[in-house]
Amino acid sequence: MQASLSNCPAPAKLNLFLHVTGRRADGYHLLQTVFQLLDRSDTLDFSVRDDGRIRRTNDVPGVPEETDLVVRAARLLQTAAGKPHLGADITVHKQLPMGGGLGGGSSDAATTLTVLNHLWQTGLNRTQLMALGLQLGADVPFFLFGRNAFAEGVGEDLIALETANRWFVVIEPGVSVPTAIIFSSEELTRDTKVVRITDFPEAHNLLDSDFGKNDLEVVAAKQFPPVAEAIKWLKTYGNARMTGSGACVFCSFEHEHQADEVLKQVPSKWIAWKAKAMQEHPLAHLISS
Ligand SMILES: C[C@](O)(CO)[C@H](O)COP(=O)(O)OP(=O)(O)OC[C@H]1O[C@@H](n2ccc(N)nc2=O)[C@H](O)[C@@H]1O
Ligand SMILES: Nc1ncnc2c1ncn2[C@@H]1O[C@H](COP(=O)(O)OP(=O)(O)OP(=O)(O)O)[C@@H](O)[C@H]1O
Repeated sequence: MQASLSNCPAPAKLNLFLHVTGRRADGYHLLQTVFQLLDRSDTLDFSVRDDGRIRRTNDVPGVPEETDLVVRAARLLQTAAGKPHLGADITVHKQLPMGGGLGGGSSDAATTLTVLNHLWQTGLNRTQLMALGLQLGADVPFFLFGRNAFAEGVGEDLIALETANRWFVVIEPGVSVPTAIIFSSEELTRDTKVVRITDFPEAHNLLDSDFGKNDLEVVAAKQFPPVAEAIKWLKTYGNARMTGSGACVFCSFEHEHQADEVLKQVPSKWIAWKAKAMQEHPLAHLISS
């Protein structure tokens, strides 16, 4: 058995649009969204243990070990796969901001399920891992799906989409937005008209069109003024939007040098970076269909 795997990527996602179309009886919201993978990632190291213990070996500020989605993902897999004697030491190198709408924690969890499923030789397939992932968070199934996608339900009904190979400028406005606070706002509209995949421009043209919006944006921008400020600033360069429940905002460009030009202008109070669209999750090959 292979005992360890290092530098495993957990990429960020963007929501190119995000419509809230209803609410389920359990309070979770029905969404329609297009998920886009980015080539900017957290990275994780895994080392198999034979005593059944699951440990995070480093400190992650603001995330106690027992609540880390990485540790919870490993425990869930250990139980679901019936491998109580197998454990892991996991190191999490965070690069993605927390509460950023980039799905960092969800992506870390998906990478953990993928890599430990491989190292422990549990033999669960993609569908089984996605069902486990959904227990950890609404964004986790997408990262296990492995391709850019149109998503419905709470994010678990996925249809693969080929998106444009764009460059993105992403601004971190310096606040952490708790997802639950935005979804529970009285001001959130929950009745955006349901669309069919054939109703919106072909995915590679989506970013050049006015189609879609992020219904969570107006709520997050009102409650977190730095989000509103970053959107306003980035809108001078193109069709800027917020991703997920915020806080990060993004704008797309056809050429890398255009992204570089915008980055040079970003006020120093914000962290900003560029990333390229990815079509496939870098670990997709580790999971069998
Ligand atoms: C905003 C998105 O990032 C868009 O991709 C996701 O919908 C959020 O996914 P996530 O961070 O994995 O969220 P979860 O950890 O599952 O949910 C956090 C909280 O947000 C609310 N929530 C989340 C997803 C959803 N479809 N409806 C909700 O109402 C619930 O109160 C939930 O307790
Ligand atoms: N490994 C992890 N990395 C980041 N956050 C984690 C992790 N494990 C648990 N969390 C908790 O989850 C919260 C949300 O983190 P995350 O970075 O996933 O937010 P997000 O990017 O807004 O996600 P989303 O787009 O899915 O709403 C954090 O504030 C933290 O308390």
